[in-house]
Amino acid sequence: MSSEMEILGFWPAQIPYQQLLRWTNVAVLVVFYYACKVVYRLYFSPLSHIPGRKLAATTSLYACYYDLVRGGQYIWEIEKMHQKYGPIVRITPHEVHVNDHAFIDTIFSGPGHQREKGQLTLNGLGFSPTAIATRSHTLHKARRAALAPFFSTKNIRRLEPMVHEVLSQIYQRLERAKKTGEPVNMSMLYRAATHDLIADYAFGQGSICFSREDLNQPYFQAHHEMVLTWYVGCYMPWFGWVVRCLPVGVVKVLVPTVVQFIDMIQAATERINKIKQSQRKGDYSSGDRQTIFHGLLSSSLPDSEKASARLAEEASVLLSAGTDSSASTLSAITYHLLSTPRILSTLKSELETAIPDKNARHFPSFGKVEQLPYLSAVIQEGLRLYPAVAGRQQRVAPLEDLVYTSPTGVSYALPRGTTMSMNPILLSRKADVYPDPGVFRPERFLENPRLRDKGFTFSRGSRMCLGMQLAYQEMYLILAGLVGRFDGGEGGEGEWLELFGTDRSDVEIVRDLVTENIRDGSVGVRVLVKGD
Ligand code: HEM
Repeated sequence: MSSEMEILGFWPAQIPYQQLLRWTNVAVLVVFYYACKVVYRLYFSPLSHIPGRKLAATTSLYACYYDLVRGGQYIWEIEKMHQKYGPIVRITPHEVHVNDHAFIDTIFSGPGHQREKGQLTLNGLGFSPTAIATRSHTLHKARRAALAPFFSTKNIRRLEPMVHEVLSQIYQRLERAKKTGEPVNMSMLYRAATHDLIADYAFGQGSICFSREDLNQPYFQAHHEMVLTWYVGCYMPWFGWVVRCLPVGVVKVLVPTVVQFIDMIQAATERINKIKQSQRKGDYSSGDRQTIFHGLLSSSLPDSEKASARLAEEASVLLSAGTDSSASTLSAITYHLLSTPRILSTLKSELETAIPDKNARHFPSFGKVEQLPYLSAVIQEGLRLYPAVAGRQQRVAPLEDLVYTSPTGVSYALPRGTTMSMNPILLSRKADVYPDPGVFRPERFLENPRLRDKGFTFSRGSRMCLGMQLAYQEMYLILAGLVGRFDGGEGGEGEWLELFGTDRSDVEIVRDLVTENIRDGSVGVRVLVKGD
């Protein structure tokens, strides 16, 4: 072999090839390669001037340990780094984390600035052909533009009767529970309500969860278990790719929790194919209500973007993004209302003054309740302390070199291509912006109305939450309805809700795992319905 190599001129004759291939030599080469990498990352990388822990700057395994092995704990390590090193820290060899409200709009900027998502997030989203998982700025813009009209303020306002419908379903479940004296899981009710709303809006499917006795609990359980594997996809992107390549039958056996999603994607594909068929026949009034997918199919998107498989994945994003998000913030706010009589009674008085007719308070109008200052402050405080999407949000500016200047006047260059991130939880805990940050105190938004502009819960810029208006409408109407409907109290008239087996640990964010951020083992916020 070596002589052949020599003849071919691949290898100098004086070094025996077999000797070089000895494992010790290979090991030395590997160690040398990694040593060079470490030296480069620490001293020569364009990010070497950013403060932070040396180990985090040396290897992504540091982040992986906290994220994957310790289950979404890197957020607290990042918090410690900020306490030690200041508002900008290097958290992996390629990623810089900034904890400063003043820099939000530079990283998460809008029109005129190209912004892509970071690799870790794209890995976690499994490279699906959906707007949320699109790296390219231009393709994301086209995909988002096709969805955006359905989430405009004007179109979301039209959904008010649908929100009232789910509200009446919530009342029915609560009334039934009152008769039996059983506790009600409000977190489940909120999930069912938000899921039915977005599923009906997207597909015209009516009530999926409320029509079932178990409120579709197995689907939510499967969703919960899927989200728990988020960091597996982030740090081992090949895993998702392998799963995608396997036949559906095999996946169902290997990963049983995925069955619910495969079935959901298949049902969505069938539904989209049906809409396509009726549109091909020129039947635009087949009795079906016009839904998001009717609109997408008759939009100006190219045909490749209208493939049923792609649209079915877009549907699954809408269903996931539109369900656990608003539902978890609603649960947390419900806990604080029921555990803090002062806040609940202030809200009740505000509602009674604004809507004197008791029956009208059961199904309030959005136009009326969105104007209420105290209700708005309660919702803002809920969004601040319990940002439903708790993951650190990453952006890359592919064409712009940015500069971050700290409050003490030190400037840090962030060359194009750097992954930059911020986390809504860490921003919302900054005591200089929100004194006593851990306390649920809606009044802070009344004392300082400009505080609302600091919010980062829905992200910002060209990739911010598309469903924000829908989320607000759900939260305003459901909270106002419940407080208006269950307005009684001990020693008085009417009915009221009382916490059952629930404490703050059932709403507290203890990890950064996208939407699954509450302690393991919590079943959510439960209540008893009391009164005459
Ligand atoms: C309290 C409720 C909600 C919160 C806190 C929230 C938060 C967020 C955040 C932070 C993002 C950006 C993610 C990123 O940059 O990686 C996002 C994106 C998104 N959200 Fe929401 N969301 C909420 C409710 C909803 C609802 C009700 C919908 C309705 C379907 C929705 C649909 C979406 C979509 C489609 C995107 C992707 C936008 C894009 O990539 O252009 N969200 N959301």
